Amino acid sequence: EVSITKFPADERKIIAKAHDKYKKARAGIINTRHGQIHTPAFMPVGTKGTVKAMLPESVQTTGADIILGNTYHLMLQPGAKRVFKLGGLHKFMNWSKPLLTDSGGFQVMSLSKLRKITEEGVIFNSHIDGSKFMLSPESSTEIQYLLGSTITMAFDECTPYPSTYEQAKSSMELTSRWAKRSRKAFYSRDGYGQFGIIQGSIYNDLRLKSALDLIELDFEGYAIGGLAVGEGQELMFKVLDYAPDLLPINKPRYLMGVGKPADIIGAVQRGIDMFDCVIPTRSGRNGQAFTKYGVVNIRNSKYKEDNTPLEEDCLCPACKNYTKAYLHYLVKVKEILGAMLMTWHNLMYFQKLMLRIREYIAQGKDFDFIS
Ligand SMILES: CNc1nc2c(CCNC[C@]34C[C@H]5C[C@H](C[C@H](C5)C3)C4)c3nc(N)[nH]c(=O)c3cc2[nH]1
Ligand SMILES: [Zn+2]
Repeated sequence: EVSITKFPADERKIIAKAHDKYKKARAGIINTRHGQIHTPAFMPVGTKGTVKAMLPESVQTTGADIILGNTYHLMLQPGAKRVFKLGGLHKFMNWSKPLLTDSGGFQVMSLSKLRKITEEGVIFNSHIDGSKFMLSPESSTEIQYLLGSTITMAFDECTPYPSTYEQAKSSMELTSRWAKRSRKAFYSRDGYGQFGIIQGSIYNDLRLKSALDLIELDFEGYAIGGLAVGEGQELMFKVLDYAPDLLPINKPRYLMGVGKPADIIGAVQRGIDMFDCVIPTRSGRNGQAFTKYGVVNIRNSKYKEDNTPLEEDCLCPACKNYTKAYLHYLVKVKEILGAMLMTWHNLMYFQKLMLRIREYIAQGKDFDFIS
């Protein structure tokens, strides 16, 4: 029985020192029923059964091995049972590769106004028509099964930041009880997996307890939750200096909701394998393009007569066939093609970043400067 105590100060120093920049980075392959995932992997986000402004075949050309589906939206509309009857989310959205669905709790907290958290689960009113719903470890796991997710996330509570030690402790303990119920409700099949999500905010002994509770449930992979919730990069890295090491080294580690290129690089250096973030798609639609020269705000008037591509060596349609002047115009006049081309470029940029990170790790090279 491991007695949980706070890491003594000198041990914290040891953990900090032991975190040697590149030792923890790892490149690998996750084999699933719907194909392989090369890690470190970036997972584009598909909110309502589509990666916004992209055809699934276009998402595939960017190099993405896996995308995110969304339990919360799909359970409200068109409903998980209907998607199941129609052949599941893979068929519904014509995406045959791996799909990961979040468990919905994070979204309920950020989207629906009226909600109540009980031991049973979260009771909330649909933000669409106000009708009453309950998300629980059992219902979330069943919904993800009906959607046909390749990777199902345990139903957790994302502890807000900042939280006191007591708040973080009780929230983490609720997540541990919900993880147990999620694991019990999971219908395990070959090539499908369920990931536990550890919480504990910025408190290392709570992170350790959360990890121990979830390791007992023998999930196929583990996510680090409760980060990228406003704590800032420095505090996030401080948690990542030790949290990944609390998880089984031979299982995938997924940092939820992260992030910008620099966040991804720092997290890979600390042992993270999987990422999801709305930034490349959402900011693309808002006119921000990620390039090797930095972020280009294409709406800026300085691009209105710029006859050069976003990046001369990028193979995406936006860079191969169009100029910044044209993208500037399309985004200004809110033409749908503007959102499409900017999104396509950003997804390509993020996948190229992951490809280069994987190559550098495989060659044992440092990859600090990429971003
Ligand atoms: C941004 N920072 C952040 N995100 C987080 C998420 C959601 C991950 N993205 C999935 C998601 C969330 C929304 C937006 C899209 C589609 C769908 C609904 C699924 C991505 C999280 N999800 C869960 N279950 N638990 C967390 O602690 C957590 C922490 C996060 N910190
Ligand atoms: Zn491009």
